Amino acid sequence: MSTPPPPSTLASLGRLYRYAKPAMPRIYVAIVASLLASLVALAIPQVLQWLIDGPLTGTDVSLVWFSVGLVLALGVAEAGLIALRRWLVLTPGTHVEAHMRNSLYRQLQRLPVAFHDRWPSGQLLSRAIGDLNLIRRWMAFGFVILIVNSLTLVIGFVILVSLNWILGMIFVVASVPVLIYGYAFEKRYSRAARRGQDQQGDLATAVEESVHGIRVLKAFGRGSHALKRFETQAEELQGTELEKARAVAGIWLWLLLVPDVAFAVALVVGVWLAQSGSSSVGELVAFFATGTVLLFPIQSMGYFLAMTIDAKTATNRFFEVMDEVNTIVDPISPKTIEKPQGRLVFSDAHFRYQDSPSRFPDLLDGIDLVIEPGETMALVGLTGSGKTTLTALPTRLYDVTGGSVSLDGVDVRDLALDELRAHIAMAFEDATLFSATVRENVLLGRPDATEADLEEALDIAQAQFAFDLPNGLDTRVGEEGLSLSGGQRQRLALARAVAARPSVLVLDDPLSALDVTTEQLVEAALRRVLASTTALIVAHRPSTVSLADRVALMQDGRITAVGTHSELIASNAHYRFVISSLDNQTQAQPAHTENVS
Ligand SMILES: Nc1ncnc2c1ncn2[C@@H]1O[C@H](COP(=O)(O)OP(=O)(O)OP(=O)(O)O)[C@@H](O)[C@H]1O
Repeated sequence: MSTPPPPSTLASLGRLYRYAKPAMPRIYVAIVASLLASLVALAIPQVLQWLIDGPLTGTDVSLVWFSVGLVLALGVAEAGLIALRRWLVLTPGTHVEAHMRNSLYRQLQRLPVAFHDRWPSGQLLSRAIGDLNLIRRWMAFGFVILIVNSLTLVIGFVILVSLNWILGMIFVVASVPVLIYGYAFEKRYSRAARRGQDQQGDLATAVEESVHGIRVLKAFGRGSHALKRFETQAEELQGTELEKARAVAGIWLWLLLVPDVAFAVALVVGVWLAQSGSSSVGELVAFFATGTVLLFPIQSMGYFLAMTIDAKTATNRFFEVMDEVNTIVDPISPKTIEKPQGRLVFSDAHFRYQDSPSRFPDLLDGIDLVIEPGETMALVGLTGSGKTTLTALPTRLYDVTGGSVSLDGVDVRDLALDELRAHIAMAFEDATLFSATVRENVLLGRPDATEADLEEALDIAQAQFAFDLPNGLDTRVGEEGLSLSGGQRQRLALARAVAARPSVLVLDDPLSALDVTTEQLVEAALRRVLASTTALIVAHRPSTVSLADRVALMQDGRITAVGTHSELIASNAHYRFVISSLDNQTQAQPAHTENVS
């Protein structure tokens, strides 16, 4: 499949209008103010011409004073209009930036896990921070000046030609090579700008990864290796930035050189015209004074073009995320479960990851499994057999690619996502806590729960340690707060799932960091308090398996056996093999477990 050509600069930046709309009135007024300032600046040479060819040749001094006063008034008006433009553009860019950033964040929350599997976090971070910053600066400054400069140049060129068409044409002809160079510059700079912004994203990913993995890097003494890799990436970015700077320097050179050459040629021709009597001195002064007014718009064009291309690239990168189609959405006419029982059924469920090569069979290749209300089902299989993937299907973190998963007889795709995720709660092995208090973390799925519900959930998860933290349940934990042990984090994550009061609890090995005694306490409490809750638990330890009502064995993408632990031990050789390998793992990992505190 051929990739479509990248959108033009105008088409890309035009897409910002949706976000910039509320700010546009201020920006339009800023453009008008700025344009008036340019017109005022262009009017000053006209006054000078009138002064030189008129009052200065006569005897009426009052007219000379009048024109001096007029030039002064025009200068003050120009300064006032520029100040007005600056004031007008001060805030709209920040509003647009905030609006876009909120929309991006909302979109990131909406997009399915499959999207986040593909996108490195640094690329998203650089879009949310760096790219939006570029867009804000362009909206507030680059956009206004680019338009005003372009209009000033057109008006200025018309004035130059009308003042003296021969001299004017020298400038018009001189602008042709600049336009050609400008076209080539746009192509060259666009490529480098895109590469640079992508490299910034890669660099952000590298920083994020190494900060997250700082313990591993230190423990293995790989800090210097990570630094070398980082330096290589940083050098690549530096190379791209230098390429951009060289491109800007190239166009800048042309924009400085060509007007100067045009000035020199026009000066020679102008003097000749004045000598031959076909041009007045006032006309020549007005011509060159107008040319001088146009110097800033010409020479700054390279800078504003570069800024515009940076903003275009940033806009494209922003919309790459915003244009992602969310495949996991609410159905058009959602069904509802009136009386949740918690009967979870997988019917010939298939699943394969998007990037899975087509020569491989589906990872989940026809899962048939029924978990009855109130039942605790353990899921067992060799590592990499797809247990975690299976647990992601009921809550639609991923959608089945064939077959179905249903809850109380309703296909999970027919339920509104909010309702579905209120019925089914999850806890993962990798317990994520947010930078918030213990209370906020535990009540994430049910903010309106009572204090008694909260305490009960902490009790079930054997997370009583939370009461002894410096500020009790109001202690901030997570990245910006108190560091907790792996086992403590897992127990808070489990409490979070329990506090949600779901009808189905899906636990992806959330007790792996606990010692067997604590695990037994947790499971006993779960059984006692949540007797009516269906549970699907990925088991990596024989102790977890023995506590389940029944066990499902995963093999080659299917459930090949379901029964009690003792039934399967007696009848299934693969099950015995898996359990013995779990046994070996458990014995090899006691140091990772944590005792109840
Ligand atoms: N996001 C993903 N994208 C692509 N492939 C994935 C993704 N997550 C897992 N896989 C692959 O799917 C297979 C099953 O992974 P999964 O985590 O479901 O296995 P598991 O049985 O839970 O393993 P373990 O017991 O080691 O936790 C693995 O081969 C893994 O590489």
